[in-house]
Amino acid sequence: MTRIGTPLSPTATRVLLCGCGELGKEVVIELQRLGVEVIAVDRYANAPAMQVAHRSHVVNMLDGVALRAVIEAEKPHYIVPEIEAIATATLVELENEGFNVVPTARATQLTMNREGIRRLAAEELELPTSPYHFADTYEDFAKGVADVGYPCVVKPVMSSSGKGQSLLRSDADLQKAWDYAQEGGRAGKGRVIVEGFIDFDYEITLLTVRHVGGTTFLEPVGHRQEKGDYQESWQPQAMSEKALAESQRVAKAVTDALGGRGLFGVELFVKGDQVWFSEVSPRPHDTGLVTLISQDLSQFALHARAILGLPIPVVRQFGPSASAVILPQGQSQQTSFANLGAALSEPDTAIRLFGKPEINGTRRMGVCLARDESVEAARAKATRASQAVKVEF
Ligand SMILES: Nc1ncnc2c1ncn2[C@@H]1O[C@H](COP(=O)(O)OP(=O)(O)OP(=O)(O)O)[C@@H](O)[C@H]1O
Ligand SMILES: NCC(=O)N[C@@H]1O[C@H](COP(=O)([O-])[O-])[C@@H](O)[C@H]1O
Ligand SMILES: [Mg+2]
Repeated sequence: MTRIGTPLSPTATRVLLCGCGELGKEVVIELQRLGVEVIAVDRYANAPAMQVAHRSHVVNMLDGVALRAVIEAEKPHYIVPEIEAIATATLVELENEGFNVVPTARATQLTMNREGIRRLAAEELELPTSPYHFADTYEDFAKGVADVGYPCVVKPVMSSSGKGQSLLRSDADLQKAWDYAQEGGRAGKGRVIVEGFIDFDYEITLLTVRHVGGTTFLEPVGHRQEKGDYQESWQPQAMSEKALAESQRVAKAVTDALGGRGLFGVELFVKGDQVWFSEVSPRPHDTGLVTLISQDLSQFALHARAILGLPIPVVRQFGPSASAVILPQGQSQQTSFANLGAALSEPDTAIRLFGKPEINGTRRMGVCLARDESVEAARAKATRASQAVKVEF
């Protein structure tokens, strides 16, 4: 459909977003710019994307009955998942009934669960991955660790942003890692994956857009993670020609297998010319926040274009860029961000404050962005900006 109607009228082009965090907020802003009517759904009120949508609903998105009810009532032209933890079986049913799920219901189902995407990539597509073992019980988990060997990483099969994830170095870490994986998942207790630790030189997100005119790869985004959660990202990551070609091959294979239209974040580990597939988001990626300052069309604008069937003839790079998260720890329902003048005092900097209504522990509340002559300078500038922000609870 390349026609867009008038929002809030019978001709409206309606998009329903499942998940309303910082990534969804930027997608909604891009859809709003194109005159799309946006309905935002998440598990709590006043979520970031709800604050910029036409209207919103608070629904437990893991409850298929509740999710179906809101989708049937809103009759969106496109259903756009923004997080993994959704009743994806319901999305499959809805797609079969004629709804359009972005990029496809199967893609959301396979990537919601680490087992689905890992088996697709490693066993069907035969792409290089870390060695792995899935386990449901402590005994089987311990056996999996013995098979994979130390160091290894354990993660709940349903989790993101490092929740429930640990690095194990010896038998002494087994019990604690198992307990944390059982508590830390986004969708409760259950199965875990044990992965052999890949001693990579660097890791990237290869943002890949499937659109009406084909597949476009963006410049590789390098990033640094702590406890499985992203701290800073930069673009472009310098890579050997071979490693870049292999990354694009892997990304093409995975995104073609998932199908549909939209932007994907393909996570890869790189050592020399060697590349391992880690996982993929069939949606914008947190490390891709850097594209808000590095490109004329950000990953969010590209997602909107791809979804709506609009062309993407070129993506213009503005030069070395970086993002650094604002990741405070505290407890508040009225967080403030001070010293912003200092944070934005240098040229070519920007900030996003997500407007999350609550913090209870550690939560990503914003991000600082910077451009400079080199990636190193951009990273240092983004980090200076983020450290200048004073968070008050
Ligand atoms: N097998 C591994 N070997 C080496 N490092 C790993 C491995 N698995 C995970 N990591 C590290 O932990 C980070 C987070 O892992 P992963 O992406 O699987 O978690 P996640 O919870 O899905 O996070 P997100 O939702 O942010 O993508 C990776 O980016 C990488 O830095
Ligand atoms: N790595 C995945 C990721 O970054 N997802 C982003 O974080 C939000 C949840 O944040 P919250 O945990 O603060 O509610 C999600 O809605 C999405 O925007
Ligand atoms: Mg990841």
